[in-house]
Parts: sequence; C-alpha cells; structure tokens
Amino acid sequence: MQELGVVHRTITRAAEVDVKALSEFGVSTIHEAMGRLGLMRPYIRPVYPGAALCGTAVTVLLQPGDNWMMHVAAEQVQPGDVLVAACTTESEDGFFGDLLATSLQARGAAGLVIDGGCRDVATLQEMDFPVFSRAINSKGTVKATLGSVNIPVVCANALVHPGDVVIADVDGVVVVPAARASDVAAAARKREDNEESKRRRFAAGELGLDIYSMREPLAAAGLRYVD
Ligand SMILES: O=C([O-])CC(=O)C(=O)O
Ligand SMILES: [Mg+2]
Repeated sequence: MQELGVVHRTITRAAEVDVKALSEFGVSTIHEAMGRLGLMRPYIRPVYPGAALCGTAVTVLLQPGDNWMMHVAAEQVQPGDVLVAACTTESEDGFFGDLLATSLQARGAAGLVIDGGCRDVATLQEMDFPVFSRAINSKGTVKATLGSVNIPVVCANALVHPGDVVIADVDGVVVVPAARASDVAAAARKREDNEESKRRRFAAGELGLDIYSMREPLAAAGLRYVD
C-alpha cells in the first residue's frame, strides 16, 4: 500500500477453472477450507439483499474523498474481475454509484468490494451489479489525488493481491490467494460433502453430542448433569 501514482497493467489472474470451482461455495465454507483465513472485516456488507460475487481482483488504492482512481481502475478491468477498493485511511465517502457501475458492467466486471461508501443503491439493485461496502453514503467525492491500481492492498483487514479470487455473499467477503485457489476449491468441496452427511444426520434427529463423540470429553472436563 506504499506505492502511489502507479498503474500495473499486467497482472496474473487465478485460473478461470479455479474461479468457477470456488464460485460454487459460500464464503463461510471457503474461509474454513483455507484454514480460517482470508476474511474481510464483517462491517463490509452487501448494499442490497441477495448480492453475491466471485471473480479475480483488480485492486485500487483510493485517497479519502476522492474517486479519481476508480476511473483509472475501470480501464484495467476485464470480464470476470472484481474491483477491490481500499483507502489510505478510514473513509465512508460515497466513492461509487450507478455511473461507475455502468462503466464496470460494460467491461464485464463481476462487482465491487469497497472499504468505503457507495451510493445510488436502488439503481445498483435494478442493474443487478453487486457491491459490498462499509457504508451507504450519498457524500460525494472529488477527482484530484493520485492513488494506485493493481498494487497489493489491505482492504478491511484482508491482504489482496491483484489476481486473487474474491468471493462475497451475505456471510461476508473472503479472499483466496491465486496460488491457493485450486487447493482451496478442493478443500471446500470435501468440506461441503462432509457437511451434507452431517446435515442429514441432524435432520434425522441425531445430536451433535453423538455425531461428534462429545460425551466422553465433556465428562472428562467435569460436566455434570443435575436431574
Ligand atoms: O459519480 C460519482 O462520483 C459516483 C457516483 O455517484 C456514480 O458513479 O454514479
Ligand atoms: Mg451517481
């Protein structure tokens, strides 16, 4: 996050096949599958119900109150990319709205994750352009200060390199490093299959106490039942 005034035009995106594989899983499953890593802070929320996205990161570092770099970043977006916008300091300004969304959508973007504010939300919902932000805020921004595009950024506590896979749904936002995308997708599949068998047992009335063999360790820990 140190390099200002630069646009990296060549980035290595995660393989399409891995992005597609990851798109089949929810954020919680992927976060667990990668060893409980990669989550953004939970204050990043979808701006409308049902918003969800999965794609490769194009990153942008913004200055507070200034969305100049969003327009610079738009040119670097390719179909299937998710724009990930970090800010040099905490800011809830309305950096993004339906005009920028129209531009990104025209370039095939899969959505936006921004550690800042977003506006024009009703139109974004109509457009079905998924945005995850820290605030919904009408407050306008100027175009005067350089940031950077496609540098590694920290967005809501998550380190994001250009080309990483970003997945967002109602549970939150998770970032999978491009080099781990294939392994994490395989681990997520395994986890989901395992959960499905547990789901069936819970539905049939079995208790977690028995499914997870908890009775013995609970007794060893001194748990007493009083009738
Ligand atoms: O224009 C801006 O600065 C942000 C906005 O509202 C839009 O993109 O529609
Ligand atoms: Mg607007």
